Amino acid sequence: MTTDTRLRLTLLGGYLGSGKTTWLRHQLHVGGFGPRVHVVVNEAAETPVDDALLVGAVGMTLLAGGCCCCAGRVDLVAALRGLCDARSRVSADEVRLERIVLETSGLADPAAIVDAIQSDPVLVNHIVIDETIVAVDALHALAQLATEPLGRRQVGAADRIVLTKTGACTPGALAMLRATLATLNGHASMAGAELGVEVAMAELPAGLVAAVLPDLTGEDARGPILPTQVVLPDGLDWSAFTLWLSALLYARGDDLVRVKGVVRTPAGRLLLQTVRKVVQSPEILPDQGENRSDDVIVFIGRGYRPDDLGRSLTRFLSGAARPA
Ligand SMILES: Nc1nc2c(ncn2[C@@H]2O[C@H](COP(=O)(O)OP(=O)(O)OP(=O)(O)O)[C@@H](O)[C@H]2O)c(=O)[nH]1
Repeated sequence: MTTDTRLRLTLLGGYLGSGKTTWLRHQLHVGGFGPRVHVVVNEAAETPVDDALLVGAVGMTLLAGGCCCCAGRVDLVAALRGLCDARSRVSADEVRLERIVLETSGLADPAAIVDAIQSDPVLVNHIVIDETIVAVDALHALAQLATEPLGRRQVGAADRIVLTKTGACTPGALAMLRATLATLNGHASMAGAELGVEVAMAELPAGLVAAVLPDLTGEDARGPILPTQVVLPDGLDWSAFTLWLSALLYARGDDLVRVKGVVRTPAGRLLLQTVRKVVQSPEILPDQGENRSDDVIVFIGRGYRPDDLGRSLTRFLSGAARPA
């Protein structure tokens, strides 16, 4: 009997802001993937943030500026081939890499990534994808599934669904979401998590009715969801900026799916994050000296032109700077 010695790969997907990095960060902290793990993080935006949160992984490769299921596919294959090559140079009885965890961008279709790996003649001989985990945001998923075909494809690709933000959800809404996810993917296992820590979920009551999801097979007139970024001016007035952001989310929170970035303030480097209209309390990150990603905010959404947000902020700040 031969043993399969190929590298294992866990694919971690899920919609924008669904909690992939938070869950992975906790898993790495508790050693959930073992010691010989390498993390590959893909961010659709050119200015990455997730790598700052995942420092501490045994090794990490960052693929930023293109989603690996489409524009960034070639870079993904090259990065994975590089890891396989490095592993091949280490003999089987030495300490060598056992697992890759690939955190996809929130815009990725996991099935397309599986296809990219399995259709590559080198990777297919070196890597076995043993699980696709998909994070689902319990707070926003029903709204997403009602309007976003991508969200449904991600759920459909899962072997395991991790329901995040369960603490912020009522038991009734959570039960209905679980019943709805089961109609989209009957074979995936489901677990709950709060900030990465697994939480037990109650038995689903018998006869629970799933939400009725509209048909999304027609043309989507809203256009694609794309990342754009705004470079913050030197000496930014932090309160004026947060006021502008709150007004923007209030007015356009359904179009603006995700905002994230690191802002330098007198209090330190603040990680700023929003998912739809929910603004997370900023987290202070360690000071790492000059970082080219600081003071650049990534906005991911649709329904506006790339320059609109920067122009709106500039106008707002110049108005805020004038005495009333
Ligand atoms: N309350 C609560 N907040 C969470 C949980 N998981 C994630 N969050 C918050 O949700 C926001 C998005 O979390 P991330 O882990 O960055 O999500 P992501 O899927 O990696 O985001 P993208 O890579 O941008 O798609 C952050 O503000 C997190 O703090 C959770 O289980 N509970």
